[in-house]
Amino acid sequence: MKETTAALPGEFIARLQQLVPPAWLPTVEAAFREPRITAFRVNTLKVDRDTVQAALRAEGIQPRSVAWYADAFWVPPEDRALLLQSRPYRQQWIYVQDLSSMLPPLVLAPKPGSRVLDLCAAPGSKTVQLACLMQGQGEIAAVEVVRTRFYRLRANVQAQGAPNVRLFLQDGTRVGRYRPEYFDYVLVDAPCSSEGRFHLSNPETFAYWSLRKIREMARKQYRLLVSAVQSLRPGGVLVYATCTMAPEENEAVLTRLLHTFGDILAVEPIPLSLPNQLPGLARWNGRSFHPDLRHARRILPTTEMEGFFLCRLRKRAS
Ligand SMILES: C[S@@+](CC[C@H](N)C(=O)[O-])C[C@H]1O[C@@H](n2cnc3c(N)ncnc32)[C@H](O)[C@@H]1O
Repeated sequence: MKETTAALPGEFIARLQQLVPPAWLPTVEAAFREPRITAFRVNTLKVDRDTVQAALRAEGIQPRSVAWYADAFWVPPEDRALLLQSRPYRQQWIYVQDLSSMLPPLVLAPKPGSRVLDLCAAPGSKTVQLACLMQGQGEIAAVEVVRTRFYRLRANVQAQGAPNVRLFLQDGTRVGRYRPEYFDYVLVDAPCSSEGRFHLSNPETFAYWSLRKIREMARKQYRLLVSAVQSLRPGGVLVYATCTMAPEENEAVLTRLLHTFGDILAVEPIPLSLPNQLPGLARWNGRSFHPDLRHARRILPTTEMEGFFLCRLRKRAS
């Protein structure tokens, strides 16, 4: 890890102490300071996990398995460089992706042959994971609004050989109007303040953090979420995810959606079985959130996983 004299913003630390249960604070603080593991996912569109494990072992790398995802593995920080030079990595047999970032596609669980919308898609980690889960069958519409990020998404999808992805350089807030009630599954992996990814070895990760940015993100997230819900067919499932702990970008955005459109669009949070994770907040800073957000999950950052927030919603069948 690089030597650093960087410090997290004081205002962020003060909020963290209010947000994180005291028993979790040392773990969360270690996550900002200490080296993290490197997790990766097998690209099952190209190869199976036994082949990957054998190829890595042949190069002296011992992949560790993940109890809740058979196609996910990890290596300790000291093996990261070796992993990134290995043949499986160079041949796109594996994709380096944080373990918590693998959860949104897993809990969305799209069936092969279904219609899926990935509304905030670049650089495409989850787009390709969705294609793997669907065994390359069905239709994935991957939408990205930033041109340079769209090109990265396109390169990634092509390199990893996902056959069932259509790419759209487009503003996701408009998809709901163009494609109302079309998709069986929608993933909103929203742009956010990224607090769950902060690390002192990389001041870039927190250089732009501010309460103003959080408020700006929350407005963007709300518009994306409304569009996503509009594009979901009755009976369909949506996952809203962020890599931040900020309640303004998580429970508050969903509470606004549920109070404004919960009845009109017939959408409701449904339980998520992610053991050992914290439920959505009931209140924050004197504000109460929608009671059904107890079904959401807050994943606090650790040296194994970045921080994440996840909520699964269903649109009631008419
Ligand atoms: C958290 S990142 C997505 C990461 C991606 N899902 C992955 O797993 O690789 C959020 C993305 O949403 C994009 N974005 C922001 N506003 C958008 C909008 N209005 N429509 C579509 N994409 C948007 C950002 O440019 C960024 O690439």
